[in-house]
Amino acid sequence: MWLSRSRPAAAAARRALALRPYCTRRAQRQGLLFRQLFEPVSCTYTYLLADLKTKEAVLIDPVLETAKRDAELVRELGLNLLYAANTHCHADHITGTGLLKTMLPGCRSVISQDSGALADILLREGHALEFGAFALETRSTPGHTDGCLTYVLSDRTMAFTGDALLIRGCGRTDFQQGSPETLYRSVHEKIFTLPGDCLIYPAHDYTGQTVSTVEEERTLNPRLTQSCEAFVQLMNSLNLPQPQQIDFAVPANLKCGIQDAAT
Ligand SMILES: N[C@@H](CCC(=O)N[C@@H](CCS)C(=O)NCC(=O)O)C(=O)O
Ligand SMILES: [Fe+2]
Repeated sequence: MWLSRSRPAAAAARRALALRPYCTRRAQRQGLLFRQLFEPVSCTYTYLLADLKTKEAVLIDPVLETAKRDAELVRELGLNLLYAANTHCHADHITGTGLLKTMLPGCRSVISQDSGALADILLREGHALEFGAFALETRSTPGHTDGCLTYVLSDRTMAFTGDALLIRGCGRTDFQQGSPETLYRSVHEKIFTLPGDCLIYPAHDYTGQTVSTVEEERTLNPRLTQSCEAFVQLMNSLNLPQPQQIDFAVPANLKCGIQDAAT
């Protein structure tokens, strides 16, 4: 749990907090508003990106419980939320995309076509979500689930990896069509081929870290620096408990968080 972290984890959290304003300032200089938001029960990160000039905005991986907070922030900042986008059909929490659509009319829900979920926009490899002068390009990174997408900012300075690549970890592969071989290929071919200084923003962190880089993960990730064979063996022997919300989160997320309507 994030709140009961060990001493090295606390030091890592302090380093990450020191880095965060830097990332935010760097983005601002390019005319991009960037916020990393946190939901503490499922330890999920939600990301808000917006073009400071046109005010067009995107939310990545909003959570039901914090959707109201996110909608208020969008309103306060005078933003026009075009998309509420999911990296995948989450197993551990209900997405906020359905509720955000009702709170911010005009906002459209987004997920990959391969997820099998309903949404206003179904993306595939090489598609782009445009907001003002910016765009998030999609890379298909299956393995944690069939439909996992990584969203890459078009200048390749930031990648939102969902659960495909976590900081010094990766998504589990023991449910929802998970496959360690597929995940290994996805990360090596679609994420580790990005520029080394590209910032990695995952959907979760359980140790207090907030951001990494491609180079750091390519060289330091304890799972993905191994051979594919060793990785498969490790992933197949994790024996993690099931996420507590899986039985109701997955059916709800297959409808993008809306229980009684089409999307
Ligand atoms: N304890 C949490 C679930 C934790 C978990 O299983 N996380 C997933 C990501 C969300 S689907 C995961 O892939 N973890 C990788 C790992 O190595 O821990 C809960 O009950 O919600
Ligand atoms: Fe997940």
